Amino acid sequence: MNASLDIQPLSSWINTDGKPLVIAGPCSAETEEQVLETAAQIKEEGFAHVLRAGVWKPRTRPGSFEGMGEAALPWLQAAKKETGLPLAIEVANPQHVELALKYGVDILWIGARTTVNPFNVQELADALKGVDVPVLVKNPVNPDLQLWIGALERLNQAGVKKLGAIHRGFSNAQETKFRNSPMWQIAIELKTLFPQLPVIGDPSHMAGKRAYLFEVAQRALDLNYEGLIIESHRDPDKAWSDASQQLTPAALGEMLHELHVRRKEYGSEYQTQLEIIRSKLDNLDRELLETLAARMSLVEKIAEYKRDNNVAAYQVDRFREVLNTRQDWGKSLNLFPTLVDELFKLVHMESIRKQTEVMNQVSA
Ligand SMILES: C=C(O[C@@H]1C=C(C(=O)O)C=C[C@H]1O)C(=O)O
Repeated sequence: MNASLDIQPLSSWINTDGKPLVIAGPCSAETEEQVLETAAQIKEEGFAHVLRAGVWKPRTRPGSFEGMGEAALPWLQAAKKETGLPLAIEVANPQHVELALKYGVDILWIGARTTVNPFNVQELADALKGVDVPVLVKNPVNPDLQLWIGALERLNQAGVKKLGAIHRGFSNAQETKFRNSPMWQIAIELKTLFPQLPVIGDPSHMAGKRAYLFEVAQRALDLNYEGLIIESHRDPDKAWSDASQQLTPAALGEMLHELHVRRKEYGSEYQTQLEIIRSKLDNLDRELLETLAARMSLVEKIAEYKRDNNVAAYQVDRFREVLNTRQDWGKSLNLFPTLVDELFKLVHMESIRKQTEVMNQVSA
């Protein structure tokens, strides 16, 4: 894909002293007192670079707390004044942008439910023309990398260069351990396409539960994300929204302390060791591909037989046997079952594609 983004590095718009950016604060601004007290506790813990709070809350169903709206903005302004922390809030339409800027909000983010809609994103991009404010774009609710990139491009084309992405995970059709499936591969692809784009992990919305925050946050750091945005409330169980995923500032401070921040690059002392292992990996990968190619040649032979005898390409019993035996072999080799399962489903798809191609060849 041909794409590029003209981006200013994160360090050009916020100083984190070389540490991952931490954006923390309540899911929602509820009352002036709650905002000020939470902000003061976050400041005291000393881990945060930016204070967040939801002002307009997009809720799946009507009837739940939808945010205090403009009334909350002076509270945030006061919290900024007291703590010195810059502010970040979500905006979903041009009016939100106007109000956020009016009340001195420093960083805007676009929510997952807005990123899905190119009309909304374009309206926001138009409203941000000529405005020098950093904007973070959450992934769309559905696992569509192109939509995520499209939103970043719309903002970038409107002149927003202080741009970043927030990985908050993707909606699940079925119940899973996580509130939103991380689908790390999508964020990895984004980072691979745009290495200069800061990606910030949102463990709160991926985990959905306090108990899983740490593992998600650590994974984000293992993948070299530039920062974390995490919800924190002075009294999480009484929060008006997202009670089960928020932490007190003290608990969040403890959690962040436990996380391992990985180095971006390895030092020259490891260079030779890594090169030796990487060249072994290169050889093994080549062998893997040679093995796959040999397998495909056999599949072609079977396809010719099936064509000549008018037999269907897909053979359910054999495929089940393939999946089961490979799963057993994988287990004895200590391979992750999902890897083996997905690998052989993929190989099988290609096998069927190749066979139908051979079987439907019009003979000359
Ligand atoms: C190769 C065959 O055709 C299909 C492909 C399979 C495979 O690639 O392992 C298994 C079962 C069939 O659905 C076969 O029938 O053995």
